Amino acid sequence: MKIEGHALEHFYGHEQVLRGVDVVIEPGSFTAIIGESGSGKTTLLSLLSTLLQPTKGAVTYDGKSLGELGNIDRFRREHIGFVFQFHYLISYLTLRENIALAALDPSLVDPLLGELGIEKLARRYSDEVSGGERQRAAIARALINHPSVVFADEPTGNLDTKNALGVYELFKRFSHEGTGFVVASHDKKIADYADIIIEMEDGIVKQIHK
Ligand SMILES: Nc1ncnc2c1ncn2[C@@H]1O[C@H](COP(=O)(O)OP(=O)(O)OP(=O)(O)O)[C@@H](O)[C@H]1O
Repeated sequence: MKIEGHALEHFYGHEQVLRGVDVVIEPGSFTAIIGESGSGKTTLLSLLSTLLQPTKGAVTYDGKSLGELGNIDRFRREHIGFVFQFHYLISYLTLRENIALAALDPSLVDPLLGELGIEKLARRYSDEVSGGERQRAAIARALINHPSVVFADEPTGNLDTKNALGVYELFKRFSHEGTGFVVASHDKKIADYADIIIEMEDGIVKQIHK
């Protein structure tokens, strides 16, 4: 799915935090949004991922505006995956049950756990595995329904360098198989893995590196 942001402006109250942003997210690409704290990364990611409506401008999905997509819950469920800094796994369910809960086709859960290298941990609870393993489970949950695109906000914010690089490797691998990733991050190392880097500064796109 091609996602385009057109002349995006966003205000929180009177404070303008995006000042005219044009971006194109190509289908199946791994796009990183980087920049200093407060530059507008999370706001831009939220606008592109349907979680927030722009004050001005529009986001389109294969040329359609949000209003033309039909039922928004269904659109999100069928096309979008989300990963956040915190995993948001349910602590009373095992990793496998957390992923199965989100799955439209439960028979896909075990193969995906294998692909992500956490099949041996499937029956453990989230407080019985490492931070990197928990985040892999959260990524599995985001991927389980084969979304067109996964949006991730600081997905490695709680991870050490080794685990963070492992997460970028995963995104790169799945993007080669056709899933798009749009990832907001403080971490400049993500640039070694992403296809496109959108660098934000003070509410505008400073530069786009390919
Ligand atoms: N809900 C909100 N209400 C008011 N101001 C907000 C809100 N969310 C963000 N802001 C402000 O908007 C600006 C951009 O925030 P945003 O979270 O998009 O930046 P960021 O680049 O993701 O920052 P960080 O890397 O620290 O997460 C900041 O000045 C922030 O204080």
